[in-house]
Amino acid sequence: MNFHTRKWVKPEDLNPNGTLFGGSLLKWIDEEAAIYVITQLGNKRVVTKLISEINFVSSAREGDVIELGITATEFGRTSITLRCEVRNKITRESILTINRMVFVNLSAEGKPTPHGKTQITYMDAPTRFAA
Ligand SMILES: CC(=O)SCCNC(=O)CCNC(=O)[C@H](O)C(C)(C)COP(=O)(O)OP(=O)(O)OC[C@H]1O[C@@H](n2cnc3c(N)ncnc32)[C@H](O)[C@@H]1OP(=O)(O)O
Repeated sequence: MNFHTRKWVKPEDLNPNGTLFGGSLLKWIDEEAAIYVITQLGNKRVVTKLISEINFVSSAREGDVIELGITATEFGRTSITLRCEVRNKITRESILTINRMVFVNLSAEGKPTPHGKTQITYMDAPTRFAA
């Protein structure tokens, strides 16, 4: 799994107990996962269909640097399934895991449409996007 995106936990990201608010973290993950899917499928019209059990393993605190890791685990006909882990960049302590995030590839009309991909594309070459 590649950990590309890093976030610096700031005061506005905290819950009233002074630790990273789960909702802020989930927003970052959903966006990061959507961007991952957009680049894998070469289509900007993708939606989150399902997020499986979310395991908040440990807390992050103000000033922590965290990193988000995402990898594709399954390519369906119109869907793609990802696995996600968030960890502390410095200590490598796990902060969150999600076993399954399912995204669906949509047509210009907003209907599920085959994406034709069967394996992870490594981003050496520029992605060709659907019109
Ligand atoms: C990034 C964002 O913020 S997106 C915003 C939040 N997300 C949304 O608004 C999406 C709202 N949901 C929808 O519009 C619809 O449910 C759609 C278009 C995603 C899917 O509609 P459906 O009628 O379920 O489509 P359909 O039955 O053809 O299934 C499409 C794919 O999703 C998969 N799927 C459907 N339901 C589920 C489910 N509960 N769990 C896992 N996969 C599912 C199907 O297996 C299929 O994948 P495949 O073609 O690879 O086999």
